[in-house]
Amino acid sequence: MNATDMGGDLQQVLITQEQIERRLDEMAAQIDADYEGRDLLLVGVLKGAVYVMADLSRRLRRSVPMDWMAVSSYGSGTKSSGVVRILKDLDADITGRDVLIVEDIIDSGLTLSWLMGNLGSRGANSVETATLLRKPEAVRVEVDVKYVGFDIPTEFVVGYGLDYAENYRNLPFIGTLSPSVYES
Ligand SMILES: O=P(O)(O)OC[C@H]1O[C@H](OP(=O)(O)OP(=O)(O)O)[C@H](O)[C@@H]1O
Ligand code: HPA
Ligand SMILES: [Mg+2]
Repeated sequence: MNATDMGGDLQQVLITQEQIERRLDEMAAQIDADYEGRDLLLVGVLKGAVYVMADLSRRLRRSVPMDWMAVSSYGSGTKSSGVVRILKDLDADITGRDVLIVEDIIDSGLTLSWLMGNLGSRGANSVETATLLRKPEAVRVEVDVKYVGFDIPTEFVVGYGLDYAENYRNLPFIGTLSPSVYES
């Protein structure tokens, strides 16, 4: 799908597919170097991180197990409720393992700070995070993000896993929506 197929829904393409792919190459190379010889487990946060997980993990030069959690704080709106609910927990025991949380976006930082606390309390050897996107608001919450693809402005974005009311996840780029989409 491209921007033209979106009719009037899309306001602007912020990050192109090519830019995303180049950045994921760099992030994967860094992760390969940092986790060499370690018991790495990738933990994807459903549903938004599906595309980042697929494209980042395939760039790693090692076989790596992955597990998934589903948490939700946004529902169908554009603001975090601040209340994080576990919808699906991990299958794996993470005791003693080096966990890398894979996220699509750190926005208010509330989801990630809750997740890092939750996974940290389960006896992992380390818990770090790789995210494709981060907004400036995230720095307000005390949370350390090791791998960041792009810092973006404070605007609601969609695509590459990110949704508005469950739509637009399958756009291969990151974009903003026309105000008319929110108003309708
Ligand atoms: O930093 P925060 O303000 O907490 O926002 C970031 C979180 O919000 C989104 O998930 P959402 O709850 O929308 O679930 P989804 O991935 O299923 O869309 C996103 O995928 C992150 O997990
Ligand atoms: O900007 C965003 N877009 C879509 N989902 C989100 N979840 C947190 N921030 C966002
Ligand atoms: Mg969402």
